Amino acid sequence: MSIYDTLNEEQKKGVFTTQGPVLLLAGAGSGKTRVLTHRIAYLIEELGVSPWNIMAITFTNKAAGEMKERVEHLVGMGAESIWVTTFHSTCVRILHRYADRLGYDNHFTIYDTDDQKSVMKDICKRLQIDTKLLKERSILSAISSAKDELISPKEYELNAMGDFRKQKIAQAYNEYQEALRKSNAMDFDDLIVKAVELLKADREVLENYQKRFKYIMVDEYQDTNTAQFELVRLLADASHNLCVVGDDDQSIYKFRGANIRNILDFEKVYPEAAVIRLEQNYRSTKNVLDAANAVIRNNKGRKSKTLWTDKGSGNPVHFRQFDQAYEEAEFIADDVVRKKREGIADYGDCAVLYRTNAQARLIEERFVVEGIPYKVVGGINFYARREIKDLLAYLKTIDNGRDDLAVKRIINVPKRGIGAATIAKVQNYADIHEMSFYDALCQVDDIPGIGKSASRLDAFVTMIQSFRSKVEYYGLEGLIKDVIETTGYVSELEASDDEDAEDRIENIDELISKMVSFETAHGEPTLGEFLEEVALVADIDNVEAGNNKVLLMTLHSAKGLEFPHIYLAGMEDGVFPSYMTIVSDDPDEIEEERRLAYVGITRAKEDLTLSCARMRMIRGETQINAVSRFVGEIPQELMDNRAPVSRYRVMQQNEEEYGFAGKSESTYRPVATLKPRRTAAENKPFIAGGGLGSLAVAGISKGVGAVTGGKPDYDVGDRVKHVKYGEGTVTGLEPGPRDYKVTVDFDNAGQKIMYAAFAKLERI
Ligand SMILES: Nc1ncnc2c1ncn2[C@@H]1O[C@H](COP(=O)(O)OP(=O)(O)OP(=O)(O)O)[C@@H](O)[C@H]1O
Ligand SMILES: [Mg+2]
Repeated sequence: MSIYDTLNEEQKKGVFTTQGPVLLLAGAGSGKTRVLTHRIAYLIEELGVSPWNIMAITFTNKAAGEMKERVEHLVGMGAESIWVTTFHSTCVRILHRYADRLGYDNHFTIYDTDDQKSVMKDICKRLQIDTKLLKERSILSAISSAKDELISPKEYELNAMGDFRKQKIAQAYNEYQEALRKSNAMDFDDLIVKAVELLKADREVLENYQKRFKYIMVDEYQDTNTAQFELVRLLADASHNLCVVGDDDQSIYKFRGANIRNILDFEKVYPEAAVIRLEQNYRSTKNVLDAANAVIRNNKGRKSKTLWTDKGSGNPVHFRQFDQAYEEAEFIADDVVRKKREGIADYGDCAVLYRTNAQARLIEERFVVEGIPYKVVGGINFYARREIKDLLAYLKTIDNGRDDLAVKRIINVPKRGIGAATIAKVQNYADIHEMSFYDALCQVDDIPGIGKSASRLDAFVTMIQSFRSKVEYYGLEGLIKDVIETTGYVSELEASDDEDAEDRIENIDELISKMVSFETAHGEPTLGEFLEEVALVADIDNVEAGNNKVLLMTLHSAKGLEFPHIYLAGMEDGVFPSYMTIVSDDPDEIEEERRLAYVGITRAKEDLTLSCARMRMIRGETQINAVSRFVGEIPQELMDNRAPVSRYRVMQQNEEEYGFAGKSESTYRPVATLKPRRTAAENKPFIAGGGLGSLAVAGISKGVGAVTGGKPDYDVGDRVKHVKYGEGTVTGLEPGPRDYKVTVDFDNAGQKIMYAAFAKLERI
């Protein structure tokens, strides 16, 4: 029996149609990724294609790793030379060889979000942009969207005619690209844009890669953007052997520029394309699959398709509603422990998915209490930590003195008496002479007014040069240890009263370990190679393979993965779908959230548990939320649907007393957002991690108790303004047991009922 016998007829078609364009469109768990791995095996084993001529691109490093593993499992030797990567790694590899043809140094730096923000801050100052009106973040996000669409600063400027805001952004965009180029740096979006630019501008490079990549495959094609499609199209232009697989129902990256038209228009770009559809789901039990089908059916803008399975019904979909978010977390932890005890599941079989990273904390804390091994995917990325960024800045400076940000980050860290005024003088000199900051440092004697600082700057340069001269012979491990030793970075931490010092030192140890293992795995790698790898580590890569831990991650990170037991936490309107989506009233946005729900549900193989809480504290505010509409879309008969569980009656009392009950159930939006007022004495329970249990409840009751509630200075019919919801009209005002209860019809946020003291409404 060959490996291909395990495929169904349509899957076989996907595997055996190797020549010309192929579009494989199919629902979750139907074996799309499996078709790709078998297709690679088939090309190598049956058609004798060299692994070297095959490229497979997917969305995350984790998915790429899994795909590579699956292929290696199928074909064994030779698989390592297949190019299985993400779009970004692909482009880095290309640019690493040829960036000089675009006027960059091949040793360019990759800027992360923090780096981008500091560059943009400078630019806004220089261009006198009022960042209260036009935030750095908004400018950066506009630039990012432009890059997704391959719109250059010049084109952006042309499109901005007559629009003041856009004109400002155009100016900033232009300056930003200049600044990056001067620092020999690219941001994440640039990687794709510059690779496309290179392939378009340089025939030799294009033909080189076209000859190399005779077979190109793209997984999760629904989430590619215009720039990414252009890249693949260019590479496949000679062979046309391009196979893309995706599911329009799982398109969840519109906010990052994913262009669903790429799927819909594939047949227009390639009229000769073979189109294949798969309908059998091999992943999930029937109950899970039916639940997913029932939810996604509510989206209007989709090609209708229904997946089926020949698996049994399996367990019903579990659903639990709790009063408090911490009770939900307790339940999930208890349930995992129960499954482990009863031999139903191991830790590694379980994953908890949620809408936003912040939701992880409560669950995490509960897992710690119960001693459950877990791993949060995402959260604060290791490489975003201060001490790690500092040391990486040293390494970047040593590798490429042209990265101004890196040099400035560490020129006075640890402190060596180089102040802001001195730095400004050096920068000024560098600007005038159009050189990098580091090059200016090297000419310190020519910088006017530098005075006594000259010797300090000199010492810095000498130190960096000395590191540089030694890199080659003592390798990465020797280098990082020397940097720590010579700069005194760790000894400064040890001596400091920074309460995180110990953690930071541990992190530094972790960095050393990473460098050592990188060195072992790559055999005498260059410093540049290490930095490149680091810049590309997506959050999900922090997952160590093969360890038996419950994974906690956002729904977005879970795409393409599967687990026997899935917990979807925070199934509340206002959390998921997100509050912003609900108030936007844009059906497209709700549909995108629904696709995310579909992605979440379809990750489960055997068992799916949905949970939610009536009250949840989000950014210090207690929200009262109704059950997510997506839960409501799952037919009752698929669910076990037990009555909401509560061990804390106090909340129900509060509900009766303050009249929340019923309201949250009937309207699908948070009916009240309470900002508890705190006195200094009451502050503690809000911040402390220990008294988790009592957090929100105590907050509300104490908060309310503290309110003496005089009559507000507005009345029914008045126009008012709320910090978060904007403007609206007061439609109700009645005295409650302790405070006035005010109802406001907000212009953009719908109706809200709030306590006057919490609402802090301003009459306008
Ligand atoms: N013909 C088959 N026989 C047995 N198992 C299969 C078959 N096809 C797929 N599977 C299994 O079904 C599961 C889902 O497959 P796969 O991950 O390839 O689906 P997918 O379409 O890529 O899903 P997603 O849309 O979530 O990315 C995997 O465990 C895979 O091994
Ligand atoms: Mg897949």
